[in-house]
Amino acid sequence: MTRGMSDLFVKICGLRTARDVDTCVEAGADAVGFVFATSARTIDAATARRLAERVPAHILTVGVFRGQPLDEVRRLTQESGVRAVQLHGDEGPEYYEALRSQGRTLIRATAATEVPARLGELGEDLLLLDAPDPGSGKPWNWASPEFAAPTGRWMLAGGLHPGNVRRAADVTGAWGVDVSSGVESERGVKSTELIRSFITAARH
Ligand SMILES: O=C(O)c1ccccc1N[C@@H]1O[C@H](COP(=O)(O)O)[C@@H](O)[C@H]1O
Repeated sequence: MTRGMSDLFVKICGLRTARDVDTCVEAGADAVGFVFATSARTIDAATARRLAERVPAHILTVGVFRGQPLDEVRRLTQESGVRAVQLHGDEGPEYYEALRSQGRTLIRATAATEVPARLGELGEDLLLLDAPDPGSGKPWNWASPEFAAPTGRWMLAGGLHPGNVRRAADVTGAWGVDVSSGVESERGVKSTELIRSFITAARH
């Protein structure tokens, strides 16, 4: 599946407040992320549920995990009601298989600098190519001629911001983009203006 310039899939991650969720919805995000991994952006399941309930059905709600036990991922997913699970650990195909029965969209996040990843090889529905230190705002060299982009539904993340997102999508041919630090005024605090600018820049 390919998307044109204007229908680039845009995910805004690390949301913690109703105001930020509403900004993403109004600005036209395709997905919003809630971090359950250890981070400055971590929220609990009850907070994520309250925020997810503000999100219309056409926008994907995503729970973000990193190296957490399967039971914990299942519990937080169920309690929060998020519709997708994003995994940043080194989980194997059995882990994905076990989560599939929950009926969630499965997103595999991997460092773009690792062995080239192929969409679906572990049973995921979407692939996310990120920097080695997810959520840090540090970019990786997506413009390198050595980067072999996967095909299909894959998202680009890592150090994106309103000033580089369009070029990053053009250069890599990504199906979608994902951002956290690049739409914050300080670590863990989202900026309404930057969220709006990012989504506008991604689509034009
Ligand atoms: O945002 C976090 O704190 C986080 C923690 C643990 C795993 C993933 C995390 N976020 C993901 O990182 C990228 C965004 O990175 P950046 O800050 O824009 O450089 C995105 O995939 C988030 O879902």
